[in-house]
Amino acid sequence: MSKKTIGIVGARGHTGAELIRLIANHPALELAFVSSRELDGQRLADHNDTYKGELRFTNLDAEAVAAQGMDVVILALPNGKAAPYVEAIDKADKGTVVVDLSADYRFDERWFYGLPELYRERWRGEKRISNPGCYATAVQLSIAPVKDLLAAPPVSFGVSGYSGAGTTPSDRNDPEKLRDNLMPYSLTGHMHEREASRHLGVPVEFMPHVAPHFRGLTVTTNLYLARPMKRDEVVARFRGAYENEKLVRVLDDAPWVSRIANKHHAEVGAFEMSADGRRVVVVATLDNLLKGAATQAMQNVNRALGFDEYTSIPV
Ligand SMILES: NC(=O)C1=CN([C@@H]2O[C@H](COP(=O)(O)OP(=O)(O)OC[C@H]3O[C@@H](n4cnc5c(N)ncnc54)[C@H](OP(=O)(O)O)[C@@H]3O)[C@@H](O)[C@H]2O)C=CC1
Ligand SMILES: CC(=O)N[C@@H](CCC(=O)OP(=O)(O)O)C(=O)O
Repeated sequence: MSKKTIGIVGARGHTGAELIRLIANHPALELAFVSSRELDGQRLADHNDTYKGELRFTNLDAEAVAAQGMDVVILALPNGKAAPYVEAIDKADKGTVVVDLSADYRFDERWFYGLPELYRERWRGEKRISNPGCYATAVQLSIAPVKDLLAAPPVSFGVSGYSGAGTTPSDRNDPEKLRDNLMPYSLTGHMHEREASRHLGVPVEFMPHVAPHFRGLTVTTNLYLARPMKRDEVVARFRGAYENEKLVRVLDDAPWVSRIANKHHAEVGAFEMSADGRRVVVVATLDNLLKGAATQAMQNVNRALGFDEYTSIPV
């Protein structure tokens, strides 16, 4: 069987590097281009420990990307940069599947929002797939199994490693400013608050922070319940929802972020109840670069091409 071709725009970045590792281990995908302005001309194998071939980074503009006629293009660019690439690929009309890792199309009705564990049944063969945000993935996985039981908007407290802030220098990825620190930001109206609220259909309140570790995030969510519940009943909801999911593990204890770095799945646990049974606290962890980005994109690519959803993903 001939391999499907795939190219990455924004391949120098944190999520690009993880995608390259996943694609390098994929039996049916050929990595055909990796685009970066800064690394133009350099050998990919010198920058990525998994990739073994001779491919070099190239600096492709939107028209050049579209002209490649790829089976799949992954956009791993900062927010606000995807549109010219999408327009050029639309115009070229070569049947290319586009998976966008940024937030640019997560509110666009024409795009499929690719959080497979919650929404895979909604996919109608769309070739435009927006990949969910990292926190938004953890928040939705923490709420979805009980969203019909809520008495009030869930409140989520998030703490991410600083790789979540990408490579463009800012306070949020400056190890000096983060040392011995926890940095709150966007405490109301964060993009992922709107994103999770929109796709879950429940208003969510979200308060993000960034911490000195590199990768992995924790989201702790407070849920008020419309009727008193027993812990076993709540846990059964989560176990039932995720029992067939290879990339979501339900734990009895609260998951630790130190255990999720470099892992492809998400963990959901704690389920600590208030004495009156009307409040439960759920804790979720995932690696923001994997289940929060590259692994989820790989699930979406596999599904769009008709492969097993978990091909090349260590489960
Ligand atoms: N980091 C994370 O945990 C997560 C990130 N995301 C999203 O994924 C996307 C990529 O994130 P991440 O990998 O962290 O980002 P990085 O900052 O690490 O990488 C961004 C990439 O885009 C390229 N780039 C930057 N500006 C431009 C531009 N104007 N035109 C063309 N290329 C450009 C950069 O390479 P060069 O400058 O060499 O061209 C680089 O390859 C973002 O939209 C982010 O929001 C989603 C979930 C989690
Ligand atoms: C620590 C940090 O800064 N994290 C990023 C989230 C990364 C992510 O998932 O981003 P997108 O929604 O932009 O794809 C942020 O809060 O904007």
